[in-house]
Amino acid sequence: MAARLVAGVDSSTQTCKVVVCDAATGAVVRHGRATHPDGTEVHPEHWWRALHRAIDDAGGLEDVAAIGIAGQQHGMVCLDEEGEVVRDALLWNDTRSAQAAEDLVADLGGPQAWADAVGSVPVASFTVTKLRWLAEHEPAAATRVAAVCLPHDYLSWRLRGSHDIAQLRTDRGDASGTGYWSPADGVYRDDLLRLALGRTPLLPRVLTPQSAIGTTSRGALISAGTGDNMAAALGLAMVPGDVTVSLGTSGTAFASTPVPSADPSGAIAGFADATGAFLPLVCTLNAARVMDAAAHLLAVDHRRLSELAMSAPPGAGGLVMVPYLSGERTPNLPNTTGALHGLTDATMTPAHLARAAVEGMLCGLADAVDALGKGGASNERIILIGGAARSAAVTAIAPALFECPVVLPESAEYVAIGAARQAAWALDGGNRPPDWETRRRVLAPERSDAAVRQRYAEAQPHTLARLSVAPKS
Ligand SMILES: Nc1ncnc2c1ncn2[C@@H]1O[C@H](COP(=O)(O)OP(=O)(O)O)[C@@H](O)[C@H]1O
Ligand SMILES: O=C(CO)[C@@H](O)[C@H](O)COP(=O)(O)O
Repeated sequence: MAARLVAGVDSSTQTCKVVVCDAATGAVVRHGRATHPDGTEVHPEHWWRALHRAIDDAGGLEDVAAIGIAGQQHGMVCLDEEGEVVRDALLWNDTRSAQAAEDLVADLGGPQAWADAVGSVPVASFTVTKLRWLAEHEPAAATRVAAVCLPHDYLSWRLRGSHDIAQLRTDRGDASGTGYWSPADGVYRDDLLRLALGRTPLLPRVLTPQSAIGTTSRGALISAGTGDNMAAALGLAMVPGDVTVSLGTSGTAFASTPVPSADPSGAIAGFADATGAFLPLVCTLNAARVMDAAAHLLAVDHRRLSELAMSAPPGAGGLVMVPYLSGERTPNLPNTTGALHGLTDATMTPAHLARAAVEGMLCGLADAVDALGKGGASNERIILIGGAARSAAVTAIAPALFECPVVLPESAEYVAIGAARQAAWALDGGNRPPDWETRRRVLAPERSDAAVRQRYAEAQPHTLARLSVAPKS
């Protein structure tokens, strides 16, 4: 008998990826991908078209029994009464709502009040701050908003063939990134929406992890879907003691915990996961694209960038890159810029610069892992995934910087695999997701790069603001 197949989608910032897996074992039988447009505001129609191109690239879905969609978190998708998109979606990495975030935090009575309410202190990434920005800067558009949903909610809804906004559905994981849904209590906080938008639009109904939202026109079950980080956690079958570090467009460090977190410092976002548990997460805006920018600057490909980085000594002879190319989210410095410190006759070379780029990116993530640890998440090992984890230099340097064993799962799209595993779970209807095996390689630290992190810590506070927010004369 032919294996039963399920599909998983990762509609992430730069790319849409589709995997088709054996529902029983999780083995990937085929896959496809399509790119998204650049920029921090995107019309959701682009994601819908990319989804179809990626499905075609993966050989279609005719033989698939169920599909799950995971998507970049937080993106504000506004729909009118007819289900039409009101304006381009503002993405998680769009920082224009930084002031709105500060105002919202003050309006509710400070960071502790937000941590108590929704487990997170909102920064510009959170949907709630984007709604406040919309109400203040585009009041005509804000008035047209009848429903607000997230990228994965929108794609699942369209895949089901819906036009009715009352049919929008989401899951706990993605809902927890809005800033108006409480992971601890499992309810929307209408009061916070009113604080942002002045009223409560229609919101997707939040489904339990193994639910289905309906079927495609060809009868494949559509599972609840989730945010991309929650799907990665599901794809990797994380256990207590695991911290995953994902080096995609965003850099994220997250753990799986049985209890919700509520960090008033704002470093840890207290998300829910896609299994009914919780996913404390620290996110940076600067990960794989730092590698892209360094390669571009040096006019080399990723392979050569990696060779260059490996040819320079640990610490790059004192050259430090603070990699805030997109501003930064953790620490919360939306208007900052990056910096290079420690230039000398000896360090101003392509090799030193390549090494400083890899180390700077990883130091930001090592700080993120430390922040998770302060919040109570023990890290016995780091699981490294995402596009930049394909770099040999990144995987070679990571164990010494994280000072702990680094697990490299075999190269695969774990967000899409997690979404496929969720689809298999919805198909089964059991209490637990199906057991899928992942092959892994473990790299033990052979030295400690504590001195590299120390020098990064000295350099990190010394950055300039963006010119567009130049000081008033
Ligand atoms: N060998 C490599 N070394 C460093 N970066 C890489 C490598 N291969 C891909 N990347 C980068 O990884 C990023 C894509 O990673 P991915 O995890 O798919 O991101 P996202 O899910 O945010 O779209 C791109 O910026 C890409 O250029
Ligand atoms: O904002 C967050 C997490 O809070 C990001 O992790 C986004 O979910 C985008 O993910 P990638 O496209 O980088 O995978």
